[in-house]
Amino acid sequence: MEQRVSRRDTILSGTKLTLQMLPNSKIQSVNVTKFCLPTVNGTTGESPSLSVAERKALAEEWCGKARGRMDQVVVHVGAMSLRDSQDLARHAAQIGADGIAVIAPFFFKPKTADALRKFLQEVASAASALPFYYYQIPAITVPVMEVVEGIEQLIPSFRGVKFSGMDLMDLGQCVMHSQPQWSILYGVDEQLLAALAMGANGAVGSTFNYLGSHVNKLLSAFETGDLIQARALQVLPMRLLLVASFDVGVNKQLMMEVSGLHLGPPRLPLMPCPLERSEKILQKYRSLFP
Ligand SMILES: CC(=O)N[C@@H]([C@@H](O)[C@H](O)[C@H](O)CO)[C@@H](O)CC(=O)C(=O)O
Repeated sequence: MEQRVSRRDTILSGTKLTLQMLPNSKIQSVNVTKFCLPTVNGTTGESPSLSVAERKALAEEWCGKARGRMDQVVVHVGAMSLRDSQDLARHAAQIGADGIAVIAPFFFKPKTADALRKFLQEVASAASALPFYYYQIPAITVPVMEVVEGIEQLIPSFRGVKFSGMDLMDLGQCVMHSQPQWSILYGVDEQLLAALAMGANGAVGSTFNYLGSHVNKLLSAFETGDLIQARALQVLPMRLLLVASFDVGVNKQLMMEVSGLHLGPPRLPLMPCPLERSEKILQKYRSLFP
């Protein structure tokens, strides 16, 4: 079954859209509360941008609004504190989320894969009935292979990885070790096509907040083996990102452009995109995606 989520649905709560293709279906789901997490040195993770109470309220809103309209809502429950993560995981289960995703704490970083696996296990056990996704950003955590090898023995609900590295060899190794019931979701939007060729079966990314429909076309072109079309579709986000790069202020500008809704500025310490820059980016966006 193929389910489309309208742009408006994606934008309403200002969260991130996750595109996920499972083996027999194309699924769009929403990765709740992730978009609210700020960018740290170019990577995104958990921070006090939203309080735990706000994250819960947002997750509730998404789970309620998505019912009957989207196939899945996966709630991101990563936090600096294990207790907060467990609390968010329990809450996600209570409100009927379809899965949880977790990024490793990145201030007191786990020093070894073993420590990280123990952390993930503790979070997963707070919502053991929910599919569990590990959110990997290589810049802030340990090598993905060391984390996922044999992980289903520790976390029976483990169902995949969101992999945000540019290294396709690492991705390939992750795919090699993945189980049939796992999803390997790629997170560098500008080279998604390469990741699909390496065996990724879905994606999570910031640009899907405003390029969701476009990227669905790319996924379809890849699925039907039309590489020429897929390449042509991949080039457009690449062109946009040459001027836009990742920035929550910029993302908000583009989401406002697509939705017509006023989404407000990002929270400190993040800053809004300066006017001149946002004008330039919007112009580029309009010319690439008329
Ligand atoms: C480092 C980073 O921000 N990566 C993004 C990408 O979507 C990225 O913004 C995009 O590929 C543009 O570079 C996502 O993988 C991660 C992300 O947006 C998130 O976790 O919120």
